Amino acid sequence: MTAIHQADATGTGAADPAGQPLLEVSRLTVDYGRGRRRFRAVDDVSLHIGRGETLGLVGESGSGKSTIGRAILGLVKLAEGRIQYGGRDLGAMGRRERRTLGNRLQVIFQDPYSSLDPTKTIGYTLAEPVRLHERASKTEVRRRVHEMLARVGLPDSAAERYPSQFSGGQRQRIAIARALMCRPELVVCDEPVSALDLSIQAEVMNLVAEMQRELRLSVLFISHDLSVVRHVSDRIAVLRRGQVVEEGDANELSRSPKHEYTRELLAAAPVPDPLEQRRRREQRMRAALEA
Ligand SMILES: Nc1ncnc2c1ncn2[C@@H]1O[C@H](COP(=O)(O)OP(=O)(O)OP(=O)(O)O)[C@@H](O)[C@H]1O
Repeated sequence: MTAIHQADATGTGAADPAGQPLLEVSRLTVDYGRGRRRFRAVDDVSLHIGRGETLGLVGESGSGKSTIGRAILGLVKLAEGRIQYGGRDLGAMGRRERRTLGNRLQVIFQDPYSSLDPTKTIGYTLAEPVRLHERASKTEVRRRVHEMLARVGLPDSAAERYPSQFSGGQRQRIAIARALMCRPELVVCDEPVSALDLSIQAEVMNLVAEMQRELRLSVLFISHDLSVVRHVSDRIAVLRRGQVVEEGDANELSRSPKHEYTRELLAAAPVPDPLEQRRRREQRMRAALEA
């Protein structure tokens, strides 16, 4: 594996030299629907992420985790509150400034099957963000594609192949590689391992943690599974019905949770993902047929 360029993040702690977190979400409120059908998905949520810091956002399905991620990416309208990135209000940014921000802010989704274009080679998919956002020569783009493939543990030959030729875990490695191609500062990971087999989850988690450390990335790590989140996070915020019920240092919160809901999340046995459930079902059926 080769070394890769550092993101432009320059701070050395949770806040930049001016004492400001990289991302600051203040009193965020998001509604879906209108009038009597209005539904408050996120209710008065405040969070911050420092440079090089990972914030875990955990809560059960429907608690509003993805909506917060989408709000940070500028994909949903805020009913109230504001989101500041590097001290700049996202809502006040013009289109051009937002587009530039696009390089610095990346997302990795749950489903590596649908997040990669099946008609494009992996080389094309990885090169695309660099071609769109930077003026790099063909040779430079190719060099960076191969450097990144090596970094996520894939061979050079992967560049000529298509998504269907890879396993779920490999595809998530490719999605991570693509997100990192433009050397972002902040990566929103929205349930990045939930669609993967349990045995592969740890591998991908380790890769995310390694990238985070090496590139000094800031990460918002979204998951319904507290046992997953606690391993990669510096701090954790627990979300319930659109509100943060507890927030704090990851170790401390896992060791002595203050809120009853956090205790419930900790006590809940990790629910196997659907693929794993299907595999186990098939195994049981095969065993029954063979008996
Ligand atoms: N586009 C939408 N229109 C209407 N309601 C929505 C929309 N997107 C999400 N919701 C609702 O908002 C609430 C929060 O959804 P969100 O996806 O943010 O939760 P989540 O914690 O990420 O859950 P999951 O882990 O299941 O994705 C849910 O009740 C959901 O049904």
